[in-house]
Amino acid sequence: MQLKDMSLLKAKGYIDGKWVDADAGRRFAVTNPATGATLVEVADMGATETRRAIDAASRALPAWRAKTAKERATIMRRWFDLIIAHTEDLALLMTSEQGKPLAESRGEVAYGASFIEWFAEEGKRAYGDVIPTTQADRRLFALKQGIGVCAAITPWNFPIAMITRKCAPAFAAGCTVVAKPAEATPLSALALVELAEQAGFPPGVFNIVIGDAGKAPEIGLELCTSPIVRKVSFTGSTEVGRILLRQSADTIKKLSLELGGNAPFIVFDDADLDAAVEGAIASKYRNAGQTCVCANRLLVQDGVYDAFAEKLAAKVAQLEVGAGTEPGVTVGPLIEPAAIEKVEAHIADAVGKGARVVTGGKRHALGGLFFEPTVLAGVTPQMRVAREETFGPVAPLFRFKTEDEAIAMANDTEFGLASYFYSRDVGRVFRVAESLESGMVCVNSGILSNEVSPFGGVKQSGLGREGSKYGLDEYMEIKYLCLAGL
Ligand SMILES: NC(=O)C1=CN([C@@H]2O[C@H](COP(=O)(O)OP(=O)(O)OC[C@H]3O[C@@H](n4cnc5c(N)ncnc54)[C@H](OP(=O)(O)O)[C@@H]3O)[C@@H](O)[C@H]2O)C=CC1
Ligand SMILES: O=C(O)CCCC(=O)O
Repeated sequence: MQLKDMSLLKAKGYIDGKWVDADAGRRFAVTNPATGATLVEVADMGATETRRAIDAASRALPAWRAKTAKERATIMRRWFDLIIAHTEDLALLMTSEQGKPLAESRGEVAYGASFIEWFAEEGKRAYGDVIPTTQADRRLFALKQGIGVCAAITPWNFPIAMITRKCAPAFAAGCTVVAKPAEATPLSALALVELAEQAGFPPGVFNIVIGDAGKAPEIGLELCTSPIVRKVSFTGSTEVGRILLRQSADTIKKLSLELGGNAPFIVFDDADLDAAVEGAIASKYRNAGQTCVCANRLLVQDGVYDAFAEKLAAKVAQLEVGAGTEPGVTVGPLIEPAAIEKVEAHIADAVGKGARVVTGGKRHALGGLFFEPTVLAGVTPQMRVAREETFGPVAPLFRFKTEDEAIAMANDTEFGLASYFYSRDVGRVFRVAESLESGMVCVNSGILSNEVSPFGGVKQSGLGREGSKYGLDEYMEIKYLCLAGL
């Protein structure tokens, strides 16, 4: 891989301001999902290196916390500028290890950087309160203070944005961080750290431990059970989120969990159908269907079901599958063989129970990890796609008759991350938005994420919010200050 700035291609972890190998010298391969080729071998770290990273973060905490919010913001702003200046290299790194089309990678670089810009500014506005007193000789205050050493465990589907969405508010709040990216995508995260070093982050403020999937449990255990770490923020599967929640019980940690979703995408009779088709494509096939907010169940009202299915299938058939570095490609490979197998299993289960493949439905002729963008019709709640997150390019179309039925179907899941619906009836817009059991509702669009709005779920989709003014509070404690005897 040829970057303009080869200093961004790193193969070591970063602890206490130094690039370091694994203690045992072990390495693991980072591969390109489009070709299967090894990009580079990187350090394979575990619990011992994690402990050292936690200690480094702890030592760096007092000085970082003592800086003013503006001083921290100045360093963060330099980091933001460097990321934007290196967009092309970062996008190429991301596409190479993750697979998404270059245009999406460029978009993610900007999206990821936006959290740094936003939280650098929000840090200056971490106001507390002056509380009207209850006794004449007392003055009462609520102060906000950074929580301390934080851990960030991030997934492979957004290799930059998930790191910055967690680390930027932590840094802004005066916290130090140990981050652990996914086995599949450490390179983007390491490049971010290189740029943070160039921006002037002091040693120990931002540490990164990398390890293969076999090491993730021991790294996670160390982070969750360490009495030094005060906060763990995780994005990934609900299954792993549950493990982290349990492991954090003994040290009573603050946790943010962005977990799995099962997003309904509802198309009502009164929708603008062409807009709904566009929104469905954006929501469903972005990142080859591998986002936690991807539409997972498309619920379409009886009167427009056939027309919507036909229009959607026609557009989906035009999507261009291929390596993300190829011009014109809109759908890249899936991340790993297990992802393709899950997609195949979901389709086979649905077809076995009576669903019909409208377009796609099988591995792509390119082979490897490429899968045809798929539309399934005649899908029912008895099929696996109704219950489980497919995390792939499959749009299952369910049919409903009434608004109440749509809401009941949409809420019939243990997840509650994002919901989408299309309607031009303003009364319905409010009724449905208020009835959907999810942390985020998007009306008449398939894309909802940005740095200024609160991202997060209800039910088994997680705890806490990221981005927005609320995202900073996740990394702060409120201290009540009572001044008596005045
Ligand atoms: N909500 C979301 O955004 C995401 C949801 N998912 C869902 O999860 C499914 C599986 O994807 P997968 O990547 O395996 O997600 P995981 O939840 O397994 O991985 C997310 C992160 O957690 C790490 N991890 C895994 N096991 C542990 C553990 N015991 N303790 C601490 N950290 C751990 C992973 O490391 P490593 O990669 O090294 O194993 C990675 O950094 C997907 O098909 C999808 O349904 C996946 C990714 C993101
Ligand atoms: O899929 C995820 O892991 C969350 C990121 C998606 C987004 O921010 O839109």
